[in-house]
Amino acid sequence: MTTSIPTSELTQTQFRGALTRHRAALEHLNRLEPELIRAAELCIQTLQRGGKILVCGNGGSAADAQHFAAELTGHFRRERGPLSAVALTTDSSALTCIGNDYAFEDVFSRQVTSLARVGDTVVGISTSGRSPNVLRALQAAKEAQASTILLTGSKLASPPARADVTLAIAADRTAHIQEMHILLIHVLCETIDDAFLGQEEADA
Ligand SMILES: O=C(CO)[C@@H](O)[C@H](O)[C@H](O)[C@H](O)COP(=O)(O)O
Ligand SMILES: [Zn+2]
Repeated sequence: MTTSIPTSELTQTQFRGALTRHRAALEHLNRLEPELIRAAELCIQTLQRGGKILVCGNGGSAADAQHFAAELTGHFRRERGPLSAVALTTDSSALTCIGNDYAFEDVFSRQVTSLARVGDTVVGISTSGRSPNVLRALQAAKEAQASTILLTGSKLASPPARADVTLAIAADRTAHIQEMHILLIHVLCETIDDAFLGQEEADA
């Protein structure tokens, strides 16, 4: 089978574009550092006190939610015991029951209300910052006295003030924001591992 897409176009345009974006994002991520540290502290406090992290998002962000939860219940880079985390995107029975019998806007919030306890942390991932099911999940978390973290982008002039910590990537295209979200998630995982295992002397 032949393709009409010239590979040089892919590598030149897409890869270079990604590198330029990532460099720009790096500048911006430096400014996000205080929020990132605060987000890591919330996750670490929750886990050290025996609480759990609940994560939700739609589409690619649902995959990110699962990815984050699996890094904690399974492992990230170094060997350690399992940490408590649940992706609210994976139980098709709960999602279809709540979506069908109540509303799609409630698919995460109802799970948060049933699972979240005081001191847990709920992480919502929404590149637009507008997905009602994610925003309702953060609201439900507040009602349960759980901490809240929102990973978003800069599509909204001011992201909804519904989270204790908002990590907003300075980009407006969903895919580009997602590329940075997974970087943030991996930095969070590394910081959480350091808290449980001690910091490594040099990066392996
Ligand atoms: O992965 C992508 C696009 O890159 C899509 O699946 C995307 O996640 C979906 O359109 C989501 O529904 C977008 O939701 P949100 O990020 O605005 O909350
Ligand atoms: Zn995507």
